[in-house]
Amino acid sequence: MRNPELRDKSGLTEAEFLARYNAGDYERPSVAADMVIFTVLEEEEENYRKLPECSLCLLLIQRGGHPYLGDWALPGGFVRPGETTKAAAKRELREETGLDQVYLEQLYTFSDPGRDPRTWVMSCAHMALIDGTKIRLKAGDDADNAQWFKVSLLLLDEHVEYCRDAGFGQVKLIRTQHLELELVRGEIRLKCRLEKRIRKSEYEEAAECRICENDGLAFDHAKIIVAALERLRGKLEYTDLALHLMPEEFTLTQLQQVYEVIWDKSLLKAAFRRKVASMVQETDSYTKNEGHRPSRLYRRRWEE
Ligand SMILES: O=P(O)(O)OC[C@H]1O[C@@H](O)[C@H](O)[C@@H]1O
Repeated sequence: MRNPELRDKSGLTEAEFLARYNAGDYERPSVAADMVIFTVLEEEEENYRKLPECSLCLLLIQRGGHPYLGDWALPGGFVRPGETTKAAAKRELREETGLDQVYLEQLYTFSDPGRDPRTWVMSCAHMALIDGTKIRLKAGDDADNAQWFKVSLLLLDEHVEYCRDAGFGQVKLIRTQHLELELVRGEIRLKCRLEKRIRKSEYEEAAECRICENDGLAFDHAKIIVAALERLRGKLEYTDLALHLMPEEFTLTQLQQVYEVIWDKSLLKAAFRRKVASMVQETDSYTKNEGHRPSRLYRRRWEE
C-alpha cells in the first residue's frame, strides 16, 4: 500500500508535488500516428485463361494543404487527447478504408528532428494488412484523393566494410545499401532513393536510413514505407502474416502469388507448399472459374 504522506527531498507529498508540477518545464512534441496499409490487388487480365497478375499495394493520400501540398502521404494524423497511438491509427484506418477488423501492428517511432517542417512531431507508425477482396476503393478508381499505389523496393547496390581491428563492443561491420522505392498508380510514378547503414558490433545492430532523393512523397514517409516493407518481408519468413492478406478461402496458387509479390521473386511450388502446409487447412470447396481447372480451396488453420 502506498503511503500518501511520504515526502520527497523538498518535503512534498505526491499530491503536493503534482499540484505544483508545470508540464511546460519541458518542451513537448506533438505525436502523430501514420499507417502503412498493405493489400494485394489483382490487375486486369485480358487473357481469362491466365491467372490474374497480383501487385502489392499501399494506400496514399494526396495532401490538400501545407506542408507538402499536392504531395502523396501515408494516411495519418495527430493523436488526440485521451487516445492511445493505436486507437489513433485505428481511427485513421477506419476513416480511409471503412474497415477496423484488420491486422494492425506498431512498426516504430520516427522521431528525427525536423521530420515535419511545422514543429516537433514524432510519428508512431503502424502497419495494417487487408484482404484485397474487402477493399471498396480498387486500384485505379477515382475516389477522393486516396489511391492504392503499386509498391516496389529495389536494392540498387550493397557495400560491406569490415572493421578488422575493432575492439570488444566496437563496430565490426558496416553494411551500406542503396535502395529505390517506387510507387506507381497509372500515370503517377513516385520515386525515392534511400541509403541504409547497418552497423554491427558484438552486442548491437543499429540501422539508420536516410532519404537521398525524393520525388512526391511527403515528410519522411519514404522511410516509414521502407521500414514497413522490410518488416513484412522479414515476418513472412517465420509467421503466417500473409494470411491476413487473403480472403477466407483461397487456393494455394493465390497464396504463393502473395508471397511472390511481397518477396519480389518466384518460388518453387513444392518447397512453397511444404512451407505453408501447417498454416492452412483444406476445405471441401473448389474454385469455379471458367477457363481454369477447378482448384481446391484452403483456409487459415487456427489450431497450433
Ligand atoms: O496530415 P496532417 O494532419 O497535416 O499532419 C499529420 C502528418 O504530419 C506528419 O508529421 C505525420 O507523419 C502525419 O502524417
